[in-house]
Amino acid sequence: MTQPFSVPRRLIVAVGGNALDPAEGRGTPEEQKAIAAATARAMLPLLELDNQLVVVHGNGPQVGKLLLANAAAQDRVAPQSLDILVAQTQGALAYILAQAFENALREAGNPRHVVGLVTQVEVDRHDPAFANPTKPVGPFFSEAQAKALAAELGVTVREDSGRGWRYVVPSPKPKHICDVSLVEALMCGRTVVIAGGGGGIPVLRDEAGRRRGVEAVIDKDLTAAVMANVLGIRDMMILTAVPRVAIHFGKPEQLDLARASLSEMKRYLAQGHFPAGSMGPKIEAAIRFLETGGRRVIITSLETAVPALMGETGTHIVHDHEAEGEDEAAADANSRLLRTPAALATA
Ligand SMILES: Nc1ncnc2c1ncn2[C@@H]1O[C@H](COP(=O)(O)OP(=O)(O)O)[C@@H](O)[C@H]1O
Ligand SMILES: NC(=O)OP(=O)(O)O
Repeated sequence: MTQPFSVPRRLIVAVGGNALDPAEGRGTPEEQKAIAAATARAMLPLLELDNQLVVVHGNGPQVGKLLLANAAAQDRVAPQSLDILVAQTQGALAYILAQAFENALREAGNPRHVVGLVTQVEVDRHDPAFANPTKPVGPFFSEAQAKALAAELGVTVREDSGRGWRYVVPSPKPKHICDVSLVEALMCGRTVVIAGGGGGIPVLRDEAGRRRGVEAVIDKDLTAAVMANVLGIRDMMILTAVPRVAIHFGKPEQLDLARASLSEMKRYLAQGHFPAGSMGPKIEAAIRFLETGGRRVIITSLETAVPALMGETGTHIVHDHEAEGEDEAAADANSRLLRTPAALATA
């Protein structure tokens, strides 16, 4: 049987770096602040819930621009390592988002503290990702532009989900979120916590237990999944640029998924429906989250976050036993039917 939708007491929301970067324009301070304000407006109903909320944001476009700026200015200013650039985006985006969230909450007459944490995330030094860069960052280029930049700057470039060419950097899996107990403490005090931004600053531990930064960008959806499991958060939302995950994405036979079981998603992933560097890590994060204690993952766009939480849209990924009781009408949801809470109540 389909369960009625309920607002979770604890929620983790992952927001894509692309959702924080203006599609048009160069990402001026004004543009970034305007998009953060729009993000805050879209998320306000979530922020206003009397719940415990953690927000993990991406940084792909922003950290890639910093890489480009570093390369362009290297004769005049010492280029910084990628771990430091990730830390810079973490601080900058947490500042912009926290301010936008606080302003939106205050305007709504519901002030609430918002804090951004500098979060280090441990990765495995032997992670094969170090030898195979897959994480797209920075602006989109034409193939010719990208290849010229690759030759000039010695970076790796790759086509990204039919949207253009981008830099790619290593993206090792998150193993351990440092100081996660601070997230717990702040969250319990009803502070909205922005943590693990940009997937966290990637660090290794040496034999003596000392941490040191490493050049990579961790996928923030995977970081959110690990963080949620450690914190006992059972509901995760992944907000990106599309209202639903699809199979045969971008092809005439594209089919948007309204509800899918864990097994179905694993099968679709194995069949290659979700590219590495875009939808792939989101589905991997959803699988990891559900297999290690999570209950439900909703993948949708920023604009549809609240209707998706109410079950009206989004792709809802649940355990097989939850999906099993669904009748054919529910399965039919995957062929365009939008299921409203009223429809669910009678399902
Ligand atoms: N199977 C799929 N279903 C939906 N979107 C997909 C799929 N495969 C690739 N995409 C693309 O992946 C994008 C999400 O990845 P990305 O932009 O990297 O995420 P983020 O919002 O975290 O920055 C979507 O906006 C869409 O363009
Ligand atoms: N770090 C990260 O996953 O960023 P995006 O969400 O921008 O890809």
